[in-house]
Amino acid sequence: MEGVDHLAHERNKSEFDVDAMKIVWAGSPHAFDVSDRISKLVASDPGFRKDNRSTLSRKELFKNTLRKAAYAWKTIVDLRLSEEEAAKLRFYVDEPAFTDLHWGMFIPAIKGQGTEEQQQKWLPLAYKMQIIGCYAQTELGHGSNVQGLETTATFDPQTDEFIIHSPTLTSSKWWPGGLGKVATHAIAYARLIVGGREHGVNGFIVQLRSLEDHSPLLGITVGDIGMKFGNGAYNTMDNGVLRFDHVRIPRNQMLMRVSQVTCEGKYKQSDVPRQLVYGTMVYVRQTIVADASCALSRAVCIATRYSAVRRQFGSQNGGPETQVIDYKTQQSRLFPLLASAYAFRFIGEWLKWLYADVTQRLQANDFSTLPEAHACTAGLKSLTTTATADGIEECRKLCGGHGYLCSSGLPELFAVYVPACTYEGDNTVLLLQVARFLMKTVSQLGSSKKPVGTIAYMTRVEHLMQCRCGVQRGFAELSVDLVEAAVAHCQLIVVSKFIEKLQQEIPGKGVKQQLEVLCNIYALFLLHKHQGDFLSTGCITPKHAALANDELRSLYSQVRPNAIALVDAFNYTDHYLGSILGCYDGNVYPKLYEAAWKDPLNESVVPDGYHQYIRPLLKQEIRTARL
Ligand SMILES: CCCCCCC/C=C/C(=O)SCCNC(=O)CCNC(=O)[C@H](O)C(C)(C)COP(=O)(O)OP(=O)(O)OC[C@H]1O[C@@H](n2cnc3c(N)ncnc32)[C@H](O)[C@@H]1OP(=O)(O)O
Ligand SMILES: Cc1cc2nc3c(=O)[nH]c(=O)nc-3n(C[C@H](O)[C@H](O)[C@H](O)COP(=O)(O)OP(=O)(O)OC[C@H]3O[C@@H](n4cnc5c(N)ncnc54)[C@H](O)[C@@H]3O)c2cc1C
Repeated sequence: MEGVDHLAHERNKSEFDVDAMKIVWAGSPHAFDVSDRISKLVASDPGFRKDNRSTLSRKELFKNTLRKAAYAWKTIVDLRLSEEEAAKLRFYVDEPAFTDLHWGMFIPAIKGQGTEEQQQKWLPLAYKMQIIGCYAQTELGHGSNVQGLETTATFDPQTDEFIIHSPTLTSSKWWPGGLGKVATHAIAYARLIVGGREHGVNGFIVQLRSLEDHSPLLGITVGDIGMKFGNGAYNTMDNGVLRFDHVRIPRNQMLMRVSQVTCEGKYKQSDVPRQLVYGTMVYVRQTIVADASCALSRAVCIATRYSAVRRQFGSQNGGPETQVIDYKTQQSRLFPLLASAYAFRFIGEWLKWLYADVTQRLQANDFSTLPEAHACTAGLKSLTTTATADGIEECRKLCGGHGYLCSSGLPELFAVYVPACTYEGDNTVLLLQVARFLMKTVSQLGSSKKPVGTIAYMTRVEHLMQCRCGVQRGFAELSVDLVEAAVAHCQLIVVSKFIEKLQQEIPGKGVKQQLEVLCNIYALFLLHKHQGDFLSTGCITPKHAALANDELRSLYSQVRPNAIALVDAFNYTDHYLGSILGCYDGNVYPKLYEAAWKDPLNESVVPDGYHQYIRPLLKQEIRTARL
């Protein structure tokens, strides 16, 4: 029945203060207030409905996304929302759109790689959305290998301009979000050529479309690259293709914080590492880690609530069947994901601090922590997105057949999320960067340069490396093992930061205790998953492994009565979850049944096509081949 909380009995089992946990999850009382207020604002506004997406064609879907993005912007302006509130509103609208790249990459690129003068010129236009930007780096022929990009930017001293050109088919820009149909400007990455000499890849602000009638400017060929994985999903986004035919831009539209070209045609490299040109990617990678905790927690919330609602087998004397959440197999698949959601939340908080710290140091030309920041953002982006994509799929399976319905919210969540393992850096390529960083650290062991920060533990491997440092096979030859070492390094960081979080003051009855249980589940689940490595290296004995398994089972029993409260602490509205299986009141079956009849296929009792195709079959009007 509507209005009845079918999960009340579960909520009454909670052993901790859920409202206090909501603050921990949000990050602060202020953050919780903003999140709670904006999520309810979006959920209550019919202009942001999203339950019809799976029935729209690509063009209808895209136009609906434009409508929502414009409506969101109007809401932000009318309500005079702050930047923080506006970002939260775009988050809860929950629809991949050109605005993600405008706010999430185009503006950060200008802030990170533009000079003060360039920021003063372009940021006001971007903040007021008088221009709409995208981040055009990847090409048809190159994405991972940025130094392999082919687009050229040739300086013309006669006219004090750069000529942006796509010399080959493979140099076509390919994938940039928002590029296909909407962006008026791009940060285009191209090989800088001055006086016949190449100076590597730099970013350039290029106008693509007229601000009068949106038509592509002279020399610009631009369009959408076509349908992507899944039906609705990322097809709300216009990932585009772009070719330049000798497009001229003023010299002051090269982003010049890292490198400069003077009007005399002199190239100057600031005394900053050239990799700062990659700074936007580092920034986005750290935001993707926080996004992972959101996506995983959403899937876990759905699967946990449904696992408490679903009953299957185990009826005693005609009594109710067993809740599937009480099966140890269900718990062993679900609770490590619940623990991971919390673990990724806290590592995301720490990574945000690390990024802010390295940014502040850069302003003082202190580049000492840049390598660690690159390794951490790359490695943790890889680790958390892989685990989250796999976790969303596992949550779908945890919901049985109904998990495969669009109305469960899980297929769409999976389809929208999985490209995170690829964009902003293919996950394997990024782990190889971490491996390179680790090997460089090892090569410096024994020198005066002592490892600090997230690699401080490596001093303990020094004796091992000294006896084996003579055996140097090629990085490429050992890359598979090195990638595994990179994953282990990142897992150690996640566990360490979870433990550090627990050393902070955490208010609320039972809250810290619950987080300690989740931290132990996260760590012991990893130990169980990789016990082969731990045993083969002598780090643990078989007895330790057995004890870990026993402790895991005990920890699952401790989480069980708190599971629903732990996902309630995410404070997601039913609108944001977009899932009948995950609805707050647990009233699943009536909602599933009601939703089925709303499918367009049920608009007629006899389906279109019956008379043309089915009736002739049934009436044997089609000459059947000799059976
Ligand atoms: C909120 C927004 C929503 C997001 C929606 C999704 C939108 C998606 C957007 C995109 O996908 S944008 C395009 C993303 N593309 C990539 O991520 C490309 C990945 N490739 C690279 O980053 C680089 O090509 C590479 C793999 C890092 C290799 O770069 P390069 O060949 O130039 O360097 P190396 O020779 O490997 O290393 C040299 C040296 O530089 C260090 N380094 C590399 N990158 C960085 C960095 N970002 N920051 C700092 N340092 C870096 C590297 O560690 C080496 O150092 P040493 O070992 O020499 O000390
Ligand atoms: C949904 C989506 C949105 C995107 N949005 C944008 C955007 O807004 N702007 C933008 O510029 N780009 C964007 N991209 C492009 C994205 O950044 C690239 O696809 C990504 O960086 C991966 O590069 P790639 O496609 O060249 O993969 P590849 O590098 O071709 O990967 C193919 C395989 O090769 C392997 N591989 C590659 N190099 C090595 C190596 N050295 N050693 C071992 N294995 C290797 C990879 O691990 C992978 O298994 C987007 C992509 C997607 C899917």
